[in-house]
Amino acid sequence: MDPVAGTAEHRGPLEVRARAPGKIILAGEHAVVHGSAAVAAAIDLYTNSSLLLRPTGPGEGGGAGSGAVELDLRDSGLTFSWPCSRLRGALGEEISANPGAPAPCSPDQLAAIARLLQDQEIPEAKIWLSAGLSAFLFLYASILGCRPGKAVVSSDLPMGAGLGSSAAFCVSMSGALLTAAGAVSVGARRGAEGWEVLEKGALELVNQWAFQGEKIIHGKPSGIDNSVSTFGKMIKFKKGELTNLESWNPVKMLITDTRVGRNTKALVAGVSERASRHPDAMASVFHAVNSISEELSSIVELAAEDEIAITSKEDKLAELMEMNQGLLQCMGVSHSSIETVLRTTLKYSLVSKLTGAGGGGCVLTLIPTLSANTVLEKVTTELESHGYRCFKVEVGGRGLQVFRG
Ligand SMILES: Nc1ncnc2c1ncn2[C@@H]1O[C@H](COP(=O)(O)OP(=O)(O)OP(=O)(O)O)[C@@H](O)[C@H]1O
Ligand SMILES: C[C@@](O)(CCO)CC(=O)[O-]
Ligand SMILES: [Mg+2]
Repeated sequence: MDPVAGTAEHRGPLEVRARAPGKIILAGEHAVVHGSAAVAAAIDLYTNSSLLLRPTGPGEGGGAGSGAVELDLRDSGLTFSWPCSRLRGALGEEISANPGAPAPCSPDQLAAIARLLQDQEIPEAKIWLSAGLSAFLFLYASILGCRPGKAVVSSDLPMGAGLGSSAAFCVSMSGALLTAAGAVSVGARRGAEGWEVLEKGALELVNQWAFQGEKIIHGKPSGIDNSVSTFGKMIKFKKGELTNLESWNPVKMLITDTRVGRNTKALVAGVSERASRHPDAMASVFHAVNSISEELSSIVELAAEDEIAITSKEDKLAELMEMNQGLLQCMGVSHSSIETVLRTTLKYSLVSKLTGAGGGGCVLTLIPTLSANTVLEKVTTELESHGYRCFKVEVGGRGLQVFRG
């Protein structure tokens, strides 16, 4: 593996932090994998990745052959460490650092990474972390090569619950690694608390690497989750093309986490299998979802200026969400816990749909602008009495930001 230009000779330790948001999908999940449009928005729950690189200059004792690559997953309470010599032995032939040229993880590289995971004791109950660990090792070796460093990850997002935890992990890690590698430069904007936004080309590079990481975790991602996590705001996404949506009125959503664990890779594969069993029927379903996403994205952009216009706009959004949920049921990705949330919110005349891959995980409920606070309180109390967890989020905020210490 080659040392990375731009960071090879830094004298003191280099610390970089990056944070990337989770997301909600308002319409179009699963169908987007099959070419339909979908609408997604960033939310104000973040995954933070920090990266500390030890000096590598002559006499600093941290050369590329010594030390270790460490990963501390704060939320899981697990730490992992790979001696650089071991990484070099396992991956040396397979991966060379080339931060400017995102490339997919090949089957041979994945097999080499799987051997490196066998060195680690991952508790059986947390075996699902292996996919995230594989993505980490691939991104680290591909961007920085085998040089010592320590990454620490913590997140506000429930993992594997439909809010894009895998994408936020890949985007924040790629952002931190590429910034540390000197492969991206920041734009002029420095926000509150020293967070900086990368310039557009840099964000595109991060997004492409994050997509490679998502492929390891998801199998066949559409790219919507990493794109909205990288660029933020509200977007329409179709066949890899992203369009920013200007949402004129705030969209208020309640999120309910059913706490039913599921795995996006398996759900996406399940929909594809159904599509190969019933190609015509499923093509019609995907086509209908495309129309829903297109209509929803144009409604979001309408400026509603009085109460009647706001109510009419929100009624249309609610109806489209309801129709989308019906089609997600057709795809086989709903779940009894999701149906319970739908029934519960309907008692309060509120409309909901699953968000993300479904099969459990999170449900979105549209909160009309003019609805009374007491309704929100009552529905939340009833949902929580089922053991679900509710939270309100800000929709359409910032994407990736970095902080250089
Ligand atoms: N903070 C994290 N640390 C380590 N691994 C993570 C982290 N966040 C996500 N992952 C990896 O991503 C996997 C969850 O991804 P998955 O795509 O199944 O769910 P999601 O991204 O939360 O939901 P969706 O894709 O429906 O939005 C975890 O099993 C883990 O491997
Ligand atoms: C289910 C899916 O459509 C969204 C997951 O958040 C998968 C994808 O688009 O990659
Ligand atoms: Mg995911």
